[in-house]
Amino acid sequence: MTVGTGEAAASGAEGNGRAVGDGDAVVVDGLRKRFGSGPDAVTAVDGVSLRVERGSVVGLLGPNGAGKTTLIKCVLGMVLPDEGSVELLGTDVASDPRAAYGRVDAMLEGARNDYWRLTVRENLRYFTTIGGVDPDSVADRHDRLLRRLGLADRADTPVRELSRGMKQKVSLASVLAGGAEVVFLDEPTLGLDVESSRTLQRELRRLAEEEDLTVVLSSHDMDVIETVCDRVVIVSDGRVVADDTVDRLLRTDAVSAVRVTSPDLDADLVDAVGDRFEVTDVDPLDEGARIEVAVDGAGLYDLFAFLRSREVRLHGVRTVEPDLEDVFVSLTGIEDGGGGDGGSDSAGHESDSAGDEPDRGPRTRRGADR
Ligand SMILES: Nc1ncnc2c1ncn2[C@@H]1O[C@H](COP(=O)(O)OP(=O)(O)OP(=O)(O)O)[C@@H](O)[C@H]1O
Repeated sequence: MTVGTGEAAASGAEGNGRAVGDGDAVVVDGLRKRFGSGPDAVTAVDGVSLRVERGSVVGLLGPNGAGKTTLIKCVLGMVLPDEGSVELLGTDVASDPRAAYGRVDAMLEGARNDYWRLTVRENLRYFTTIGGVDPDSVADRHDRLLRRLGLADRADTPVRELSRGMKQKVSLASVLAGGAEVVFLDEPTLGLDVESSRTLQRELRRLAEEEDLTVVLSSHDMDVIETVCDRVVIVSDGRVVADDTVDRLLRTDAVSAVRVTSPDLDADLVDAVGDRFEVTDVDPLDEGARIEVAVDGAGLYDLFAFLRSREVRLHGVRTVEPDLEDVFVSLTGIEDGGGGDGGSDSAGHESDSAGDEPDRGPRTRRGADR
């Protein structure tokens, strides 16, 4: 098992408006990374500071190109930042990378974590060993992981014979196998079916709550983020535009909506409503329509006064609570959760099958690549 106490991180400092104690597993301060130079230069990470408490699950959310991957790679030392500092479990990565990364592991998007010729269990043992831990000493942990991730009956199957979703689960199990205290997971549920995704989310929550695992995960899947994360950091154009608990983010999104169903809502009336209020959705029915109108508290009275003045009969009225997607859109101005086409899903994983060399996180890295 990976062990270590880790010194208190930057005690006494303030970050993102909350008090900082010695419970921070990740402290990023003023991180900046620019690619290229001159007019074509891209500032991928533009002065990011954030803190991740030990034992918490933090989601990194942002549209395509927002800088999430570059940020994670800077934190992991795979990309050299131009400015800023990173502490992992109280150790500055620049001054003592070996100690800082010793208790950290990662699964990056598209990275091959596994030796496909080895069995599932052999992979877990292998990655535990290269993490400096005797695999026999954590055999129970491996059994538990295999059971909880639904891999127990495939434990002795070579990874190459597994389905894509199963391989993804093996990759995750490999990351979690050695007992790292902090893990970075880039799109961990991509390519998983609903049941496997839920299993994984449950396991991540359990590991955080019962074993104090710190998880930083990036995902375009708002449901995953909303379900599994304690905090959400939203990144846009290389900057942090929100950093708060899921609950508070949902509460602070000022705009909520009301959904009104009426047989009297014909096209003219819907236009008339739209002239005065922000109609966000129109669903024509056989008779009338169902419309969604973005209103705050006071606007609600105005809306109903208007509908009453037009003698609109109300067959249904429902308030629509904002979800994380709404918060995301209002902060970044980008629809569709920023997922785009989901470009690099774990199909990339599959196409790597020709080789058998894994591409791993900090533990197997041979230094920064840029
Ligand atoms: N090696 C590189 N050279 C030049 N530009 C890069 C490099 N890596 C990333 N960028 C640019 O930096 C910006 C941030 O990219 P990054 O991959 O970090 O975003 P992301 O939020 O992870 O996006 P996605 O959600 O699509 O994975 C983009 O404009 C990207 O084109």
